[in-house]
Amino acid sequence: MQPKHIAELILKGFKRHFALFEDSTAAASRYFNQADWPGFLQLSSERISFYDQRVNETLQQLKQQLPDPGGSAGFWQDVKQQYSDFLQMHPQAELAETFYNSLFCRLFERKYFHNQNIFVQTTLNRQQLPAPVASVYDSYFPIQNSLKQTLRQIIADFRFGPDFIDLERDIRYLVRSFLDQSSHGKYPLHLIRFDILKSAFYRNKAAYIIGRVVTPEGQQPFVIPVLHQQACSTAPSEGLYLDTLITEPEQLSVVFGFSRAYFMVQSPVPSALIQFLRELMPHKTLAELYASIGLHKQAKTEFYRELLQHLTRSSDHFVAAPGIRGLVMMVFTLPSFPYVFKVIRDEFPESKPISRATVKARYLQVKKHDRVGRMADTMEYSDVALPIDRFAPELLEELKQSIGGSLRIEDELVVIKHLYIERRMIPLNLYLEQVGSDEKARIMKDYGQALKDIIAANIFPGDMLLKNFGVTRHKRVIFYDYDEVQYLLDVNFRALPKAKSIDDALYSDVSVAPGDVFPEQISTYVTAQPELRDLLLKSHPELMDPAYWQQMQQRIRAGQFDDVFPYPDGMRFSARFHEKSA
Ligand SMILES: Nc1ncnc2c1ncn2[C@@H]1O[C@H](COP(=O)(O)OP(=O)(O)OP(=O)(O)O)[C@@H](O)[C@H]1O
Repeated sequence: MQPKHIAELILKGFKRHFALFEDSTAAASRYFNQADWPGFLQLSSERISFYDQRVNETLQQLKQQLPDPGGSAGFWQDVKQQYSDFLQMHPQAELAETFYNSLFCRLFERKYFHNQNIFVQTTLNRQQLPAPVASVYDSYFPIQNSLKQTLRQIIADFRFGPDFIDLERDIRYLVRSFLDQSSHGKYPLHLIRFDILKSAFYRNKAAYIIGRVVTPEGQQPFVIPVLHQQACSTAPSEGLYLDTLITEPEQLSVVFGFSRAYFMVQSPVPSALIQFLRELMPHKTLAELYASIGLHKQAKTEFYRELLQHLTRSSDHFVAAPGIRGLVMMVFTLPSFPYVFKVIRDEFPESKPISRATVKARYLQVKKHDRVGRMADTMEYSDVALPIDRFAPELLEELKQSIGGSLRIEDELVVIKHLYIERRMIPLNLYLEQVGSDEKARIMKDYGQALKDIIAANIFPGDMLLKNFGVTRHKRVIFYDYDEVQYLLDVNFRALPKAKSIDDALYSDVSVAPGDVFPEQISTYVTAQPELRDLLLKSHPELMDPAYWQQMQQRIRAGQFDDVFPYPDGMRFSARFHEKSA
């Protein structure tokens, strides 16, 4: 087999992967139109495994064609050269490079993972061959018609299946919001342009129209969530409605946050779509943006490049992550870089009767699940090499003790066999020590809301201690410790047996099965501090009530999915304009 044929075979594997990825993404609009939420969640979860399935398939084909993949010296360098030639004018070139890397890394040992063989650094010259950005969006010019007519046209061009309940009302709200909240709204029509991405972004029960408004002042996001109203006793009409208008980049960042499920969006030229998004949210990294649209393997590639680059520009040391040490995970961080590195410990104490495989399965379960803005995404890496001189000596010693089985030292490198990388947050227990009483009350309320959001998505966090939650830059509470998660439906929520007398209480023999949970004791699972317990129970008393948890289970069994809005309720048109729009 010639290098050219191998390069073709790999590219064919990638082509099949991307075609299937795009097919499933295209199906998202059908599920949205039919309001088939269980179907949508299933699709979105399945899509996450597509990549590994295609890499494995291609690997099998390759092994059949090339029984001795090692070949002669230089063989794989020729394959790589040929492959990069094919990518010169390829619309998904960066993804195809990553696919090549995945394949190569499954065939060979880590010592061969360098630029001569794989794309540690991209060979694409993004400056020389700019992505064909114009292909991903349409431009609209209000000077040609009115502002209202332009907005009508933007919505009409998406050809959503179901009718709108009252599109004229929603367009009025849109115009008013634009004029009120955007400084770009003050410009005369002939100085305004809207650029709108061609495909809607689907996630959970919403479709997002994503674009920007351009005026002499620059550009600003112009994003409209479209929702379904299903008929019920309080809302007799059924159909679509526009829920709000988002124009603030910070607000859009929250919509694209790392604790939410991946968007389903058609992106024939991902680099162009990402470039567009990056201009709207300059603080987000390429890795974060690729992950947000479900290209999580590309996110891993970009992240690794960002890490390597960061290491060359900084000089601080990896240290243990601040906070209480985990019993299952050893967690460390680089203070100048906003991520944590989590490695499964060699041994767990008796209080954690789980296996390494269970821990991995639970982390994967969360990755594939709807994370509802409350569970951090993780990137899983194998054989990560980090420079030994960047480790604080105390940390290195602790790592040797706690994760020695996953760690080896090769020359000047610490190589970690398996690790998770996650955004760094301030552990909630530490955060609470630093803030005043008003913020304490607010954050404990948000913690309770985080529990409710997670529960509504059919996840029982298991370990609800404050140290297992973090506070983001946007001051939101997010869960990050998944080794005890279960589906909510697998838990048996029980009321504590009532003691008739003191004797009864002392001698009663309450039998507790492994899946039993007693919500009346919930605050004791959270914290030992009475002040914090009181704050939680004041804002969320129902968390103590077994009937509440059972009711949540019934809702899930009945296929009812709550809306999770990635923006404050007060921003919704229904709240702002005092008319009922939802
Ligand atoms: N994303 C993060 N940002 C900041 N700190 C983190 C993050 N993830 C973990 N930590 C820190 O590391 C500690 C241990 O992490 P984690 O809770 O995931 O480990 P664990 O072994 O599963 O814990 P447990 O003993 O509760 O099971 C946390 O208490 C926190 O201090």
